[in-house]
Amino acid sequence: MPMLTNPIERYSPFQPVPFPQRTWPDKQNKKAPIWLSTDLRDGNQSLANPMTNGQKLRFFRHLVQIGFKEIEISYPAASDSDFGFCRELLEGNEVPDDVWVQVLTPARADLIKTTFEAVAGLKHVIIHMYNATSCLFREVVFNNNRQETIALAVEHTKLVRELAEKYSKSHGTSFRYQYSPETFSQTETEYAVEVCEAVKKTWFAGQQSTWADGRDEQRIIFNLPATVEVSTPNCFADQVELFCTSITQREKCIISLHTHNDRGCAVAAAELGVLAGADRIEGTVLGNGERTGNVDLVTLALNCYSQGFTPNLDFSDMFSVIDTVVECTGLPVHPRHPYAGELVFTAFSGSHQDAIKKGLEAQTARERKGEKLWSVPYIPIDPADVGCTYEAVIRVNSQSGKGGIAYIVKQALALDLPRRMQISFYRVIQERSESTGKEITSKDITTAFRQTYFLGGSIYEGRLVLKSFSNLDLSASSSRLATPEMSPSSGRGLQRIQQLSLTNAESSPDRATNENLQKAPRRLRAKINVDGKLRDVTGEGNGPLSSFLDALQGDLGISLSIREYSEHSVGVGSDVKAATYVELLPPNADPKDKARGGFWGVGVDADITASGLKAVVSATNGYLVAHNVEIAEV
Ligand SMILES: CC(=O)SCCNC(=O)CCNC(=O)[C@H](O)C(C)(C)COP(=O)(O)OP(=O)(O)OC[C@H]1O[C@@H](n2cnc3c(N)ncnc32)[C@H](O)[C@@H]1OP(=O)(O)O
Ligand SMILES: CC(C)C(=O)C(=O)O
Ligand SMILES: [Mg+2]
Repeated sequence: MPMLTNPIERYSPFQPVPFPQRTWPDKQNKKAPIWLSTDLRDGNQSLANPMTNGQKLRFFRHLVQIGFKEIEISYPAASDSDFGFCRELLEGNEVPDDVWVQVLTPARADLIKTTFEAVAGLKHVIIHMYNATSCLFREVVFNNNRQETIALAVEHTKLVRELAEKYSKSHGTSFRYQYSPETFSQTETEYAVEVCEAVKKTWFAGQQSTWADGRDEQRIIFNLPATVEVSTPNCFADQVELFCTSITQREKCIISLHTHNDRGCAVAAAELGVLAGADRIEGTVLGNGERTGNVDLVTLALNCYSQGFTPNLDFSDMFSVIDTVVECTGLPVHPRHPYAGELVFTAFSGSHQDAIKKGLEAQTARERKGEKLWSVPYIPIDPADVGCTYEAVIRVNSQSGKGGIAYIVKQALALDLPRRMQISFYRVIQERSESTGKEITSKDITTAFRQTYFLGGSIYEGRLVLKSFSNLDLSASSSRLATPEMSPSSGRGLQRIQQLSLTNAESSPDRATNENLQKAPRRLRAKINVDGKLRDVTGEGNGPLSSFLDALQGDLGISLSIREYSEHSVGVGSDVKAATYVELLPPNADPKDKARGGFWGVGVDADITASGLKAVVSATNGYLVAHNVEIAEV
C-alpha cells in the first residue's frame, strides 16, 4: 500500500548550518564528559504513571551508587509530589556532599519561586531554566519575536539570580545556573548564541568579583537540547561546534547536550557533540524519556569504557541497574538494548559461535600469561565487566554450528571434544533443534550428550557397563598387574585399589596413544555387565585398549577398531581426571560409513586406563544401538 502523502509535499528537509571550519571530524573522545541523569525529571515526566516518591528515592540512591555527581531530581512546580520529593531528599539527608541536585523550571516567575522554595536548604543545587527559542515555538507557542524571546530569558534569569543570592544567604545553599534554549537544534544557531550571550551577561552581572579560579561551580551551564531530533548527528555536531566557538567567555561556560532519540541517533549525536566541544551530557539510564527517549547513558558510558577510558560511572552490576529501572519506570528493557539487553552477548549462529569459542580460548590463554587486553570476535566488551556470566554467550538453535555446541559441552562438563566428535555430536543436536524448531538449552545439550554417549549413571547406561578390570603386563622383564583389580561393589562405578599417576593425562594425544595403544604385550581381564548379566572377558594386545577390544571381539563377538584417540586432563591438583575420546569403526565399514564418521565414545576417570576403557565402552554402546547387534552368549 502506498504511503498516504507524498513526503516532498509534507516534510521539508533539515537545512544544515553552513560551517566548513568544523574540526570535530578529526577528533577522538578520550575523556568522559560530565554526566547528568535526568531520569527523575525528563524520564519521569514521560511515563504514563509517574514514579511514586518511594520509587524516585530508590532510583536516586541507585544513581548515587553508580557515581552520578549531577542528578536532576524534579520539576518542583509541577506537582506537590515533585515539590515534596525535594524536601524528602533534604529531610532524609539523602544527598551526598559531592552531589549536585538539579531542578527544572520554565521562565515563569511564580514557578521559579516555587522551585526555590522546594530546594531551600539543600547544599548544592543547579537551577535549570528553559524556554524554547526556535522559530516554530516563537511563532506558534509563545507568539514572541526574537527580542521578546530574549527578554523572557533575561528577565527570568534576573529573578533566578536574585533568588539564588537570597536563598544562599538564608539557607547556605550553593547555587549554579543552567539555561536551556529549548529546541536548540531547530533554532538558528547564531540566534541561540545571541540568547545565551544575553543570559550569560545577566547571570554574571555584578558577579565578576566572585569569578576567581574558574571552578566548575562558578560556570554557567548552557544546555543545548535536541528537544526533537531532526537532523543527522553530523549536522548537530556542526551546530554544537559553531555554538562552542561563537560563545564568548567560553571558559566561564559548561556546554551541555541533551539529545533525544527521535531519529534513533541520540547516542551518535551526543558523541559527535562531545567531539564538537561539549563538556557535559544529560540523559537517562537505559534511555527512558520523552517519545523515543533521552540519550541512553549506559550506552554512552560503556562506549567510553570499551574505548579504554573510564566513564566515571559504575555499571559493573548491570542486573541491579536493570532491576531498578524496570521496577521504577515499569518499562521493559529490549533484549537487544546495547550492553544491557539479555541477548547482547549471545550468539545463536554457527559461524559467530565458532569465532567466539576460539576467541574465548585464545583470550583465556593470553590472560594466563598476564595479558589483560580484551579481544574476542563478536563480543566488544567482556560480559564479566558488566556483571554477566559467560553462560548466555552461546545459545543453540537450528542456526548453530558444532563450535557453539562444543563450547556448551566444555562449559558444562569440562569436556573439550575433538573436532570430528564435535561434528558427530552436532548432528545429534541439529536433528533435535530442527524437529522442535526451538532453542535448545544448555541443559538439553548436556542431557543429549549423556544419552548419546551413555554417561552418567543408570538412566543413561548402555547395554555394556564396565564393572572392573585388571591389566597384566606380559613383557619379559616384568609380569605384574599394571592396574590392579577394581571392585564393582560400591555401586559408584569403578573402584580403583591403586591410583595410577595421571601425568600421562597431560601428555599429547600422540604420547597418550603410544602409552595406551602401543605398549608391549598386555592381557586385560574385565567384568562387564552385558544386557544386565555379569560377564568375564579377556583379551590381549599391545596396550589396554587394544587388549580390551580383543576381549570384546573374542568373548562377545563385537568387532571394532580404533580410528581416533585423544585425551586431556580435567581439573587440577588431587582432583585431576583424564577425559578420553575414542572413535571406533567396524572393520568392514564401507567408505560412506567412514566418511560419515564412526562411533564416538567418551570416558572420564581419575585413572587414565579406566577412562580409556570407559570411552571404548561408551562408543561400543553407540555401535550396538545403531546396528542393533546381537551379542554372543557364552
Ligand atoms: C522539553 C521539556 O521536556 S520541557 C519540560 C516539560 N515538562 C513539563 O511540562 C512537566 C511539568 N509541567 C507541568 O506540570 C505544567 O505544565 C506546569 C505546572 C509547569 C504549568 O502548567 P500550566 O500553568 O497549566 O500551563 P501549561 O502547562 O498549559 O503551560 C503552557 C503555558 O506555559 C508557557 N510556557 C511553556 N513553556 C514555557 C517556558 N519554558 N517558559 C515560560 N513559559 C512557558 C506556554 O506558552 C503557555 O502559556 P499560555 O498559557 O500563556 O499560552
Ligand atoms: C528542558 C529541556 C532541556 C528538555 O528536556 C528538552 O529540550 O528536551
Ligand atoms: Mg528533554
